[in-house]
Amino acid sequence: MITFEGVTKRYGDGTVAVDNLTLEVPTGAITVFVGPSGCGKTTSLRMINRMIDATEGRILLDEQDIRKIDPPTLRRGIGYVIQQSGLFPHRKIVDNVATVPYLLGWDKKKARARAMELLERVGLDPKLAGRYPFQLSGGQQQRVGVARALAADPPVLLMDEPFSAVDPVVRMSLQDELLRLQSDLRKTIVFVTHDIDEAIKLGDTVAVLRVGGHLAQIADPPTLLAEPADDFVEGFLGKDRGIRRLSFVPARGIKVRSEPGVEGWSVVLDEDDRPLGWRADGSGGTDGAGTAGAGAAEGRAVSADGAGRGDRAGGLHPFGTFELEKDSLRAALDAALLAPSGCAIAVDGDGRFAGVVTRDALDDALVRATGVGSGG
Ligand SMILES: Nc1ncnc2c1ncn2[C@@H]1O[C@H](COP(=O)(O)OP(=O)(O)OP(=O)(O)O)[C@@H](O)[C@H]1O
Repeated sequence: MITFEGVTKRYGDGTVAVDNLTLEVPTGAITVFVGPSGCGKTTSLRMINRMIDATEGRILLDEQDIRKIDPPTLRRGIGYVIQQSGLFPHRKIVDNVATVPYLLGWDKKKARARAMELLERVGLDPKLAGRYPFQLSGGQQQRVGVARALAADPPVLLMDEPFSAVDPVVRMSLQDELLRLQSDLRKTIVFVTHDIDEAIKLGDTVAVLRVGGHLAQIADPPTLLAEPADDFVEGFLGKDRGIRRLSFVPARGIKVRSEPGVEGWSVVLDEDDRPLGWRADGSGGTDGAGTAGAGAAEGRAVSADGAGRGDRAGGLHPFGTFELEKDSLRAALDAALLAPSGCAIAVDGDGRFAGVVTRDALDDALVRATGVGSGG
């Protein structure tokens, strides 16, 4: 646990970058500092590894005042990842990743073996190990930066806008990778970003800062979306709070009907019970795919995300599915909105038909999730 107790940072020119910050960063979870430019995010982060020292207040790492730990010792237990990766340009990738193990005096073979293991762990082809940073894409460099920070297995990881310099698609995959890694590693991570969507996606806890270095609100993402503390936080969260909140409500428990159809529409399944699409009742069906349990489909292309392209010519309409045990209510709503029947198709972990969610069932689930009209 990292604790900020009334921490203030005043720079030499009088700028108050952080003002009386008090908060807790729980062990083994991701805490995100988010806020507009100049609100003191980076200053707050760098005070944790003493790249910057606080003017007032205390920061405790597992109940020990960090001012009592000399900076090199402190930093040995704290990985640090920055924007643009900060790799050494004249060192090969493997040696960049092995930087800290080398500093700690590991023998070269062991340090390199650790580096290779980490490259694989962050999703990089080990063949890249012999290259120099300029021979890698921006996204690959960021992965190397993460691998380097993890090399000595520090319990704490500080990440300062690590994914800001890459395009949105790469950024999303880096975020997913971080979450995957974290579900394994359970590090104490402090992550700085100015992007509220990134904060909400990654944070177990999100601290919203405002200019002047004030803490505006600290909460888990669903609470933040449901109950922003003030107009500033509400404005910073942006639009569609209600819909975004549904991402945190599990679809599990929603009422499903086991018949593969609703009035006027049938779900067409392949022989393994995987949905192929919706067909309007009475529209025939010329493609050989049967409805509900009739089997005998020749197997139609269905995209990896479960959203079929549909085939109106063959009588099949586009559809969306959601995974009953894993997806959110937002995914269920999305599946319903994509379907011509207005109903969502639920599938199990193997993509097999698990039921149909009618609009009424969806409505009930939404009422339960939001509390509106639930009668208390
Ligand atoms: N060395 C310094 N001397 C004086 N003022 C500084 C110094 N470093 C930062 N500041 C000021 O402190 C405030 C907070 O800066 P900081 O970099 O912590 O903000 P930030 O939220 O990380 O911003 P950004 O998102 O733009 O990186 C800003 O007003 C900044 O100009």
